Amino acid sequence: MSLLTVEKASFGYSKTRLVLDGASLDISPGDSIGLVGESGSGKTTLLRLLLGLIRPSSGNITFKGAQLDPANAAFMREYRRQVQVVFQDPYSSLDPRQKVFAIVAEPLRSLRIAGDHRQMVTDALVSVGLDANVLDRFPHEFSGGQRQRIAIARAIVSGPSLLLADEAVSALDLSTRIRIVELLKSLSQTMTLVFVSHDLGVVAALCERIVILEKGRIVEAGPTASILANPQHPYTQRLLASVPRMPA
Ligand SMILES: Nc1ncnc2c1ncn2[C@@H]1O[C@H](COP(=O)(O)OP(=O)(O)OP(=O)(O)O)[C@@H](O)[C@H]1O
Repeated sequence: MSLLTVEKASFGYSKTRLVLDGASLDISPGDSIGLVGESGSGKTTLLRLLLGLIRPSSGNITFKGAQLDPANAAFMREYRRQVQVVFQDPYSSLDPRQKVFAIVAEPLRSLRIAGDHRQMVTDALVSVGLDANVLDRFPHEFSGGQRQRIAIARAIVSGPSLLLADEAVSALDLSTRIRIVELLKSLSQTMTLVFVSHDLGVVAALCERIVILEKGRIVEAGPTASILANPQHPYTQRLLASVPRMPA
């Protein structure tokens, strides 16, 4: 069964312009999907629909066969446990006044998840490559890459089945970016990943499937290898041509 299905979803911030126009997407357990498009193509808006932060003006979103219903508090609590997100900026996404333990434990508290929170937070930190002894430190004591690891630990502490990442490596320098991509790749072995990016190169390294968004429409989707080898849509061909080649 599909994990998350988007059927012909449309959305506009105003009545006169659709930002998403009939987008359909089928996410199966174990998928790693890269959602690619230029700035303004609607990637973040699609992600906000997936998070239940906005509702489609037409179309349908279902999670494990049940309709995504932001008004249903019990459904949304379980949904938030199962579907977590990592944002772009590791500097603004962590509360500077909170220590690492409080930051990473936040979903456990707000979703009222039972268990030994200290142990669960420690496990999450270790699985993103951080030492358990960072619990009592503040975000400003960490580098950008380490902060993004803390944000990823917070996203996985509730044991989600789906991890959404919105430009999660774009704000990092190149070598840190490579290490965080490697971390996300290893996490994608055990959870489903939707990775939103304008960077086709990063997506190619990380995702098995690519979905290309242009002006709110999905113009091409398929396995990464075949899209890269044989892009069908002119927009995909242009995106591919604009990926910088690594020097020999
Ligand atoms: N809150 C908002 N109110 C009005 N228009 C918005 C809002 N958020 C986004 N838009 C518009 O919707 C369109 C799609 O934006 P969106 O952020 O989804 O694109 P994106 O592909 O994620 O872009 P980027 O890569 O720059 O983040 C853009 O034209 C944007 O200006």
